[in-house]
Amino acid sequence: MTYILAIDQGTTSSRAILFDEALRVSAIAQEEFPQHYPHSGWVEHDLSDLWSTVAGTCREVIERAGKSSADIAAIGITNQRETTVVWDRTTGQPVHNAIVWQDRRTAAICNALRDEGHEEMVRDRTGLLLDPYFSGTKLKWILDHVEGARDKARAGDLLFGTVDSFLIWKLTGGASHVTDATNAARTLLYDIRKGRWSGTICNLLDIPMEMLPEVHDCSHDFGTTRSDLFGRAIPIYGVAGDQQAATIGQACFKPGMLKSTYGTGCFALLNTGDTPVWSQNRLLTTIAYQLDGTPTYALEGSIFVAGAVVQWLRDGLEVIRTAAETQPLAEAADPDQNVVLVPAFTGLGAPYWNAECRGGIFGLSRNSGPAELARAALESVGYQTRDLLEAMTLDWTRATGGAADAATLRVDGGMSASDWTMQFLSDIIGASVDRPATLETTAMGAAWLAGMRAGLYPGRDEFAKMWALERTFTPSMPEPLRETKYAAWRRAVEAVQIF
Ligand SMILES: Nc1ncnc2c1ncn2[C@@H]1O[C@H](COP(=O)(O)OP(=O)(O)O)[C@@H](O)[C@H]1O
Ligand SMILES: O=P(O)(O)OC[C@H](O)CO
Repeated sequence: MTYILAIDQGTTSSRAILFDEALRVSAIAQEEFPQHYPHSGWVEHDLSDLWSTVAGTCREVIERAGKSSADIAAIGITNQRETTVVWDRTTGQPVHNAIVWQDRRTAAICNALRDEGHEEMVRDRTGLLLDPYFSGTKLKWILDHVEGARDKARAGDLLFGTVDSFLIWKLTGGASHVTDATNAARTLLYDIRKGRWSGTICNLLDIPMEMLPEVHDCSHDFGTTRSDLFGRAIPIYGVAGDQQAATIGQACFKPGMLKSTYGTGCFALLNTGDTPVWSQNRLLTTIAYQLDGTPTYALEGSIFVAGAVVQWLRDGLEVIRTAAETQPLAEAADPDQNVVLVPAFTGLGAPYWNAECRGGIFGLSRNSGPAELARAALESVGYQTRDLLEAMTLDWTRATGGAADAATLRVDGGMSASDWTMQFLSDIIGASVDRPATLETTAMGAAWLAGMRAGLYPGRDEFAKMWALERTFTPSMPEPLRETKYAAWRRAVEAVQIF
């Protein structure tokens, strides 16, 4: 048994990745599933799609590697965070589609709670803000809208979970109703300092605490799979939300270390050590990982649209056929034009947190075309990262009394494969950007959590030494140009918030 199976249940696809005893990727299986948009601003997943793609890709990856379940020591799970699931304890049937993290339907609930003056209390306990992004108000919405749901939940007949909880429930045949501290920290219901569900917030949202899962360390015995699923009962030894798993996979174990993941959205996490830092610049405070009962905290900046802007060029505007085509287009763009694109398709995340505003394009001329748009789209990812890093640097400098600089930014995720985007990122933040040899950092983080407990992988320090650099991007843009461009971006962000 020298393999670890990592399940990465993401926003647009489910992936299963088999890691060997040296933590090398042995095989990958991936399956996309449909997104459901029942109303403007609503995003749902059909849970039978999530489950069938997870079970299917697990079977496929084992077969593709020419292995069997007898070769697998343990499973590690990492998942899209905040996405909210409620299911029946007896039948295992969800009572509603999963409400996805991007879904904005609870904006009015959040506004009302803010107007009633609850934001400080919620922020103090959870480290989060009153934004529809997090699970709490989504769960409230399900309990408010599915007939009889609240009474059933009170009677202990309905269960709540983030995607990890739901998958573990399915994998274990209903034996485990659990989650880990990193996923719990994204629900708006978990007190990240006390390490337990907040009765005060559950009361405020009228959420019966009977329906909440048990919360554990990220490396823990979460249960064992039904033996009929993969041919043998396999223990689940690792769980972390995907951005936290990437932080682990990037070996950001020291305070001041920082990673940014470029997938559909972009999420930057700065390790702040064993004390939580409360941002004065509208970043989130969250749990980076919890090992041996001790949480390590992070400051997080969340951007909702990163790679999704490239998907929009491809599927919405149809000016490219593949994501990689953005690079030659950006290179060919007219250097004398300065087109700025603010991709606030679902509002703006950190540090603006404006759920109502929408995107804008500025600086168009008669000659502007796909090349200038593609360049503006890739640049928007760099500008948004700089917004986050400026806020983080201010918070971190204050928290450390100016004693510590943030380390070099480590990047990963599908879009970090774009050299042009990473070079622009380095140029616009005016600092180096390190891209690791493996971009499978999210799955690797989950695999390491599971494999460490299974006795297959080394402890934290040895694992950190295995991190390998593929390429460093260093700034080459003259400073005056950098600042002129960034100032234009800031004005464009202000402009999209006029509505
Ligand atoms: N070469 C590329 N250039 C620009 N964007 C890319 C490139 N390759 C992938 N992407 C973008 O990265 C995203 C996919 O990254 P991934 O980490 O798989 O995302 P997720 O886990 O959110 O589904 C897509 O939005 C895609 O548009
Ligand atoms: O599935 P991803 O990679 O887009 O990540 C989603 C995040 O966890 C949302 O907070």
